[in-house]
Amino acid sequence: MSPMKVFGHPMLTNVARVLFFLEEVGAEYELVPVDFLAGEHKRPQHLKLNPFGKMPGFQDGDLVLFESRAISKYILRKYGKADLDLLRDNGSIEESSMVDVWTEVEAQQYYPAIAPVVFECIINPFIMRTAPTNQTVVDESLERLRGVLGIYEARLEKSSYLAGDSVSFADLNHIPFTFYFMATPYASLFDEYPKVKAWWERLMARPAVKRVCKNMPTKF
Ligand SMILES: N[C@@H](CCC(=O)N[C@@H](CS)C(=O)NCC(=O)O)C(=O)O
Repeated sequence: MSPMKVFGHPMLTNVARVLFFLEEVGAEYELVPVDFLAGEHKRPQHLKLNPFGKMPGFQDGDLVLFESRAISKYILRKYGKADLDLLRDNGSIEESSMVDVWTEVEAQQYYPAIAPVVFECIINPFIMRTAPTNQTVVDESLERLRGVLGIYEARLEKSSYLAGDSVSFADLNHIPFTFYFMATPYASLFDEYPKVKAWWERLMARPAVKRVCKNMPTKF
């Protein structure tokens, strides 16, 4: 059977998210390049994979999926290893619910706060090559991010990772945007939150994470 296919460029945040999980479980996959600067992701062939014209697209046999967080869960459920139960599917309902809580926090609180800074400082000017930085958006988002990081600091005073004392799906979901945030002039914001900073360093030390981040540029 041919390996799973991920369609997109590995430097893109939501493509990288899927790659982190593929690398964590050690599954075989093929990365199919999409020339996004030429608009290939808006063409009919890619729209069959992702009707919203976004990356990644994903295919495993006859199954086509989109939305990077959903693809990642599929990979963990189908190819996950017993000794790396990132969704806590083999744990108690309380444990898996904590993963759900912090997965939602990432999508509903953290991402909306951090993403505008990354879009304004990195993605728009250097990756998509569109608009220059809108400083008002950056400043407002940094303020929002401070509030979110304060809550993370309090949480990480109680456990080493967000959903408990071992790494979970929720933690790893934070990597793509935080990785590029650390390449903005505002990276030192994390120094104000020592528990968050230590958590981030633990995530970055993971071999699977290092392999994917090698393809994410930080010098622009
Ligand atoms: N919620 C989607 C977002 C997908 C997304 O916005 N992907 C970006 C690349 S990281 C993209 O395709 N951007 C090009 C565009 O919007 O035209 C997911 O998680 O997969």
